[in-house]
Amino acid sequence: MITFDAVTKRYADGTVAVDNLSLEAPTGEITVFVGPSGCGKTTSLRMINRMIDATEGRILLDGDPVRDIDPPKLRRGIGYVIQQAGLFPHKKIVDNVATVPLLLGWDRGKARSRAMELLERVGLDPAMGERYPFQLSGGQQQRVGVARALAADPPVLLMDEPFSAVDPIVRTSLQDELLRLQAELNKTIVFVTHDIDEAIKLGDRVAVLRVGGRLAQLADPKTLLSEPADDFVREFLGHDRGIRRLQFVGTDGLRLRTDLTVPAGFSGGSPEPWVLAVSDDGRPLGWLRGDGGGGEPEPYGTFRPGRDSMRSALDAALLSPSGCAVAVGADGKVVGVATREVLDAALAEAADG
Ligand SMILES: Nc1ncnc2c1ncn2[C@@H]1O[C@H](COP(=O)(O)OP(=O)(O)OP(=O)(O)O)[C@@H](O)[C@H]1O
Repeated sequence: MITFDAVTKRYADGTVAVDNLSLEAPTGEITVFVGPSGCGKTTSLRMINRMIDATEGRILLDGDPVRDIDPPKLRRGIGYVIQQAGLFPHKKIVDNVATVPLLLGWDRGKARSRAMELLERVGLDPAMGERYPFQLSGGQQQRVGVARALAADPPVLLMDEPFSAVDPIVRTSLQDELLRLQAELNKTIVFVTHDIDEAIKLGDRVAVLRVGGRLAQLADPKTLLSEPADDFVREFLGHDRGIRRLQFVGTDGLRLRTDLTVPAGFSGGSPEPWVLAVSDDGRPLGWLRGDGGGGEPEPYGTFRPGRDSMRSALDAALLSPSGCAVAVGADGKVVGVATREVLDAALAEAADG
């Protein structure tokens, strides 16, 4: 666990970058520092591994003040990932990843095989180990940055805007990869971002900082979205806070109708305004008018009940003219339909809760 105990950082010119910050980043969890530019996120992060020393207060690592730990020793137990990866340009990828193990005195063979294993773990072809950083895309370089930080298996990872410099699609896959890795590795991660969506996706706990380095709120993402502490947090969360909150509302309790499906050749005769055409093997084909009018099946959206959130279910409903969301199983086959009425009732309940 990392503890900030009344930590203040005042730079030489008098700038107060962090002001009386107290919080805990629990072991095995991802704690995200988020806030507008200049609110002291990077300063806070760098005080953990003593790249910057606090002016007042204490930072404790599992109860020990970091101030009492020799910086090189401290940093051996702390992986550090920065924006644009910060790889050594003249070193091959494998040697970049093996940097810390080699510093720790591992023999070269062991350090290299650990590096290869890690490249695979972060989703890269180990053959890339023989390339130089400039021969990799930005997203691949970021993966190498994560592999390098994990090389000596440190219990703590500090990540400073690690995915900010890549395009949104690569960024999403890097975030997914981090969550997958974290499920296996259970590191204590402190992650800095200015992107509230990234904070909500990745954080077990999210610390929202305001300029001047003051903690505005520390909460799990769901609480943050439903109970922002003040106007600053509310504004920072943005206008679609209500919609985003739905990603924490489950769909397992949704009542599904199973009487709205029809075979592919359906030609009318249902009292329902819309029915769902389903293939012989149970897959959705599209919505048809119940009276048989209209022609080709209309678009549909699907969700997996129990696994996907209400946000996905609502998205699925909005994609189709029927206003209903098609529930499918892991095999893609239709298990039922969540009608607009059912979704409305669930939304009303979510709004109350
Ligand atoms: N070496 C320094 N000397 C003086 N002031 C500094 C120094 N480093 C940072 N600051 C100031 O401290 C404040 C916090 O900076 P910091 O980099 O921690 O913020 P940040 O939240 O990480 O910002 P960003 O999202 O823009 O990277 C800012 O006002 C910054 O200008």
